[in-house]
Amino acid sequence: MKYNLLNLLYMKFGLHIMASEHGFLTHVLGNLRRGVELGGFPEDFYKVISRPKRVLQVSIPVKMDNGQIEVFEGYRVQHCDALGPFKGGIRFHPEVTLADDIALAMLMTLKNSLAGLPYGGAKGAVRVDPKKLSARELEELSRGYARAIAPLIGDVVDIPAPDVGTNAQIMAWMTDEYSKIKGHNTPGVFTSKPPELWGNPVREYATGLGVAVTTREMAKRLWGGIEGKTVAVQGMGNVGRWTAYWIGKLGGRVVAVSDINGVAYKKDGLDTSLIAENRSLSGPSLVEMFVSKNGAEHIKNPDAIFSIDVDVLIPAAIENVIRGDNVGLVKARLVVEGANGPTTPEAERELYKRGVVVVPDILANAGGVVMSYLEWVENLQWYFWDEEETRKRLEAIMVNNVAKVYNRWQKEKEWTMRDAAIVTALERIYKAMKTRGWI
Ligand SMILES: NC(=O)C1=CN([C@@H]2O[C@H](COP(=O)(O)OP(=O)(O)OC[C@H]3O[C@@H](n4cnc5c(N)ncnc54)[C@H](OP(=O)(O)O)[C@@H]3O)[C@@H](O)[C@H]2O)C=CC1
Ligand SMILES: O=C(O)CCC(=O)C(=O)O
Repeated sequence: MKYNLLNLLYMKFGLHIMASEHGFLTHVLGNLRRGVELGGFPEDFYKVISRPKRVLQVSIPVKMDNGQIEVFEGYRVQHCDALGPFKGGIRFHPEVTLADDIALAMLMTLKNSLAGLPYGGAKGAVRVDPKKLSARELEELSRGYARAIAPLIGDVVDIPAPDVGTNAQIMAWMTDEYSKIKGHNTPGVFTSKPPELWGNPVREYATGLGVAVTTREMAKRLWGGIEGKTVAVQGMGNVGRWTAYWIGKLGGRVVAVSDINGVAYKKDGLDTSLIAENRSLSGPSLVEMFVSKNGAEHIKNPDAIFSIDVDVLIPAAIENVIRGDNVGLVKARLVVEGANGPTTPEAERELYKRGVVVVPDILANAGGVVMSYLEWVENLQWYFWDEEETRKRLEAIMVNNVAKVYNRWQKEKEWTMRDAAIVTALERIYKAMKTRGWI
């Protein structure tokens, strides 16, 4: 083993900061490099955009219910603020690494630029399995993380939100903790808060609604409409379950949904309205619900979701799930990335060779951060739109976003949709950096 700084930090403190050669960060950097080359940007731009501006690593001690102290490892990566304050979610996951967090922050910079938001990109993470904590321990950890990153965030500095393993309640605790430090209420410092604490009810389902609207807009262009088109959704967390719900509302036929324990499959279509009627359920309990209440077949292998014969496959769980080794199973003609980074570059090349279109994460799942932006605008002004008004604004931004990327992609025959999205996003960032005199 080479005794470089990363290895030393790992051996001395157990810090999980390594990037694997085949990992998520390598894939994101590869896509970024390709975008810089296709867009004809100078190498100096790549030098700046391929590194995070600031990385904060924190240790969060929590007194566990058994009386012992456990110290959790966390990060906040601020990748780029050329377009405005840093913005991006916080992930609580047992296997997340600093390298993953950097990759996710880079995707936020691109996503926020593409959506026309006045934000740069950031992402936070804590290495923890939140399902193994009691409610008290989870609150302690959330407040501890907010205290640890407080010196570097703020409502016009860096505005976190939820990602995998976090939710509106956690944002409420963090906002409360930050407000206590400041000595006054600061609603705009975290977004996706509960409606009781300056949140907007649309945010809970915003990412899923955005993925569904993106799917409808793509289906219109490819097949004339979404009506009756069959869809499979991987992951029944925040993004997956609301994607399935809204696909159903918009006229698509969701025939399969999955979680880590398996797939619920029904050829004639699942009754996705049950998702809204059972808001307290998620993950495996939703899959079970479709089996027990909706007569769906239960397939025990969760990866069976990829091989189901559908028009649209929506991976909405985690990164690197469609890879070189399983891409051959995919039968769908359209893949819409609800998750961040679910398709590896190798798998994507293979899909395009077969004529399958992949709608990239930075376009398809932008509904969450677009809604976060609307909530933030409300918070800064202490003014609130109603649910319908907010939803209309969100939908209009998503429809416009899809048209922008699709039209660009149509003009460049050798490009993927991801190339078109990344180059469009980079153009805005490049102009801002150039005008500021950074490059
Ligand atoms: N929340 C948001 O607003 C946004 C999220 N995203 C991205 O969307 C993805 C999902 O995030 P989100 O829904 O918030 O996270 P959640 O934590 O709410 O849900 C993730 C779900 O995926 C499940 N899961 C994990 N691995 C697998 C697998 N191999 N097969 C099937 N299911 C699996 C998890 O199960 P279990 O909990 O049992 O492990 C969990 O139910 C992530 O990539 C995230 O970065 C993107 C934009 C915005
Ligand atoms: O709403 C936000 O600010 C962040 C959403 C997010 O983390 C993401 O889009 O991946």
